[in-house]
Amino acid sequence: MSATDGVVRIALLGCGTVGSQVVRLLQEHGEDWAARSGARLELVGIAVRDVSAPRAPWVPRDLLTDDAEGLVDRADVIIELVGGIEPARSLVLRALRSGRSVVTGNKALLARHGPELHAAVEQGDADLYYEAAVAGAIPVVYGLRESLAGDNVLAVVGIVNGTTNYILDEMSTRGLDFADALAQAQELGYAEADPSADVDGHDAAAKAAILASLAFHTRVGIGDVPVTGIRHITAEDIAAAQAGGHVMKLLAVARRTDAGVAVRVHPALVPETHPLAAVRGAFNGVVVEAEAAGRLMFYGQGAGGTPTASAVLSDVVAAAGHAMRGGHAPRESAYAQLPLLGPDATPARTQVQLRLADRPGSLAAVAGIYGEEGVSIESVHQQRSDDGQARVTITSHAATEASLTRTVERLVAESRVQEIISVTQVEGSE
Ligand SMILES: NC(=O)C1=CN([C@@H]2O[C@H](COP(=O)(O)OP(=O)(O)OC[C@H]3O[C@@H](n4cnc5c(N)ncnc54)[C@H](O)[C@@H]3O)[C@@H](O)[C@H]2O)C=CC1
Ligand SMILES: N[C@@H](CC=O)C(=O)O
Ligand code: NA
Repeated sequence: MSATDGVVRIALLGCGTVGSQVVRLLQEHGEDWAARSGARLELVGIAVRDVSAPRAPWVPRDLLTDDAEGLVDRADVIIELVGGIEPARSLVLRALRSGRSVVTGNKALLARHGPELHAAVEQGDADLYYEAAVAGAIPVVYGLRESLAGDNVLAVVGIVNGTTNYILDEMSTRGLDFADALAQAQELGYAEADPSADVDGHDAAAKAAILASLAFHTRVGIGDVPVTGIRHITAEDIAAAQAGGHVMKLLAVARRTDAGVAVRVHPALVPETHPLAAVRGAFNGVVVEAEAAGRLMFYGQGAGGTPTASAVLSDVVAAAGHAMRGGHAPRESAYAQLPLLGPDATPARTQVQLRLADRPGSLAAVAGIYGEEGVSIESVHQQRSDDGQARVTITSHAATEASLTRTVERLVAESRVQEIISVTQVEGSE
């Protein structure tokens, strides 16, 4: 939608952690954003669920409305920060189909209904901006969608959920238990409205799907991303990782191989020397490997009201600029349509910790299982305990997920293996 009178009318849907900071930054710096976009930005309304609920003091109460649809219809650019699927989906579709550009931080919506949203973009000749949806303030959407449009991305490996990184970091550095660390992350505004989306990895999976779609010009939805969260990670797992020179991180991994694209989210051991090991607290870090550019690292605040509002406002400035001067954001690019790989073809590495009867032939039996499943072993560490058992840590080279799973199943069935203590993916040192 073009702005004929030099004014771009902005509607904000949702005024929570991020939305309230968007209001503040619009008020404090609106003149700068106007100079940069060439338009006067006018916030014409803020759709909320309850107009009488307490608000941050800077939120103008006279702009509050509970008529979100009516507000969409009288704006040029819609900022959607309600979250969740409905009514966000219907409101975003209404805006796009009527030619209004949308700025959203809603990764769940994008990862579940991306094709429908992109079709609405085409239908309404509108634009869809979503920098805030992945890694908060970090310009990784722009990086993949625009900066790397002239390169071929080979892999994207990242810490894209601030809440879980904060929890794992607090557990490992301050010895906090899981529940306390999660409560702090909620208090600090990092967690989703339902924090199980963070803890069980679904938020990271949505972001992984968005990143993979952009990186590989292939439609990837959240249903294509196998996910394991961090709920089962214990203080002992973290201590064992540290003892082995690793840091435990929840990673989103998207790789292109000769066969297609593999995308997944899971906790992983990252060597202490790897750049992602240094990503602490609620910070995010995304390593992108591209054919010509080589390795790039994006790092910064991936969650929290103000950092995320920065990403929203960069998109608002772009949308307003296009409304004033013409032009469009890039459209969906899914021309490559690479096959999505299942576990049979997905490459992975694991570290297995197990307790073994300390008698002749035990280790050979274990090594035999790895060999028979075609999984090559990178290293084996054995410690003898007082009870006559051996604690063995076996790190594999890359193999398919399916062969690694079969290896573990056979280890469980092997009588000389007393207990499988943990099975964790390994990233970054091969
Ligand atoms: N908090 C963060 O660090 C980040 C959040 N995001 C995304 O930004 C979006 C907003 O997140 P937050 O501000 O943290 O959530 P929030 O839960 O603090 O705010 C959402 C607001 O929308 C309101 N709302 C719910 N239904 C509504 C409706 N029908 N009409 C109007 N308002 C309604 C809620 O009452 C709440 O105030 C979500 O999609 C989230 O995934 C993205 C990046 C970072
Ligand atoms: N809940 C998310 C917020 C940002 O997307 C997170 O913790 O990263
Ligand atoms: Na971002």
